[in-house]
Amino acid sequence: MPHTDSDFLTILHQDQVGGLQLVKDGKWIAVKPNPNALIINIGDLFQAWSNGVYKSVEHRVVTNPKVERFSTAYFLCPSYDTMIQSCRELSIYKKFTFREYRQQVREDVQNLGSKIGLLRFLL
Ligand SMILES: O=C(O)CCC(=O)C(=O)O
Ligand SMILES: [Fe+2]
Repeated sequence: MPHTDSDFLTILHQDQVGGLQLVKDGKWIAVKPNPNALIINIGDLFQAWSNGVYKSVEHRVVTNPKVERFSTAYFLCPSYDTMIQSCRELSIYKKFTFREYRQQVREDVQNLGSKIGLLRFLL
């Protein structure tokens, strides 16, 4: 399922099997597996915090049912009461708490079947 991460930063460690893909210039590209490296993905909160300068990357995992893959993810999140707000004066997003954001994402997935994400918080 294509998605962006609803956190600040995601740190991934993957084995040699691969399967992770991300959108670059409107196209899905495979991330070359390297068990000796970590993959750092920018999440939605980082995008909001940077006022859209850094983008939360859309990604998905394409699996091969015949080959097992291992991936370990660390999701860096603030506490639920943390206010997410850009340091820029002309912010493109409303300020919101991490709790509000997660709640909105949960409601959208429940009611619409997919996440709307930061578009909900555009000013
Ligand atoms: O399994 C992976 O490599 C990535 C998983 C992922 O994107 C996620 O859990 O948000
Ligand atoms: Fe993800």
